Amino acid sequence: MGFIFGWLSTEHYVRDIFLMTSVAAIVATLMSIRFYLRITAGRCFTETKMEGKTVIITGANSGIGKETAKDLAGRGARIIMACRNLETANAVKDEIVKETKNNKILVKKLDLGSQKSVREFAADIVKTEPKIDVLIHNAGMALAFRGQTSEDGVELTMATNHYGPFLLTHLLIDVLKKSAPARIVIVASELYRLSSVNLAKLNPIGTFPAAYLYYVSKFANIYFARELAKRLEGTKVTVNFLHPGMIDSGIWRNVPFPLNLPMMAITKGFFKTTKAGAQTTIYLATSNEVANVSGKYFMDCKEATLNAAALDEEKGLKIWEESVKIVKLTPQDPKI
Ligand SMILES: NC(=O)C1=CN([C@@H]2O[C@H](COP(=O)(O)OP(=O)(O)OC[C@H]3O[C@@H](n4cnc5c(N)ncnc54)[C@H](OP(=O)(O)O)[C@@H]3O)[C@@H](O)[C@H]2O)C=CC1
Ligand SMILES: CC1=C(/C=C/C(C)=C/C=C/C(C)=C/C=O)C(C)(C)CCC1
Repeated sequence: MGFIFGWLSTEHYVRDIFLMTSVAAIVATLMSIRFYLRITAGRCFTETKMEGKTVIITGANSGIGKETAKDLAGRGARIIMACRNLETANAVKDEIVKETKNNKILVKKLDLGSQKSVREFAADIVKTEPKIDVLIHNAGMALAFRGQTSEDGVELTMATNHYGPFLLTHLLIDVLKKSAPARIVIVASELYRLSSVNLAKLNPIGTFPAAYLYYVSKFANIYFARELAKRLEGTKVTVNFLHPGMIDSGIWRNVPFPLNLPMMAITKGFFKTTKAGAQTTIYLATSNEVANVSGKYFMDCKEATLNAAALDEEKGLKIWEESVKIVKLTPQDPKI
């Protein structure tokens, strides 16, 4: 040991080369780890073509949704980008058309935080689309201001991430059944494990911290997906849900200063790219391997396990029944 320290403190060109090589090796190793973490998402890139298929993707103007839309457009699908911000959505549409040479890309207005907007979007689809092959519930938001509600009086994170998709699925279910075999894909999050859905507070206005509600809403996605799959058994409309990985996207854009600084360091440094984050969604939307699989949770394009709380079917049913009331489904609306 003494010999090594002694040698390192001498002035010798061999020592300098040794030190420089060691530093370069450490930097290269760290960069390789970072590169690996950012691009990998299971080895699941499927070749399936999507010509003749119509796919609705919510939140397709940003992050994982944008990469999903681009990939499926590249496979020849007709894409309906369901977005609340038409300006950015149209710019993304132009980019996708230019890159994929597929001009069957439509942008339609959908604000999942507004039941009126969800109903208008669904009515338009029902009127204009004879078939929908895949519905991808991708849109999501985190960190509504504490106490912020939708125009329907529902806590905004839950309104956007759970109640909006719940209502939209009901309103589109007849088209999906008519189009069977059809698929519903729901982007949830593994971080549901940090939360629990409180049955006594399904409209959790004022819950603190606001970030917690993001995890609750992602847990609600899981209960919804499992109960939906049960109700759709035998219809040839499958429902699967996924965790995309920890992805460097816009999802935490509402994090305030100075917390956004460590957040940015972590996401830019170690989270995966949005392209990697889209792979499991793409797999569930396209792969023949899952054509007859329903009600399952996926991560890195492989089936994953859920915790015991997520398997509680009685709780899933109660959340469903309360959600029906919160989104104000009427007897005239399709029933699932
Ligand atoms: N990033 C990650 O590490 C993880 C993400 N997820 C999930 O992935 C999904 C995609 O998010 P990600 O790409 O990361 O984040 P982004 O913020 O980049 O994308 C979210 C998309 O959802 C849209 N959106 C938000 N609110 C609404 C609304 N009210 N109506 C319609 N669209 C809306 C956004 O539109 P706009 O541009 O107008 O805001 C945007 O297009 C989400 O469901 C998220 O929960 C799950 C686990 C991890
Ligand atoms: C570590 C750490 C933070 C970062 C948390 C991150 C980066 C969470 C990402 C979660 C995702 C992407 C969930 C997807 O469903 C904070 C909050 C800034 C506080 C300081 C400590």
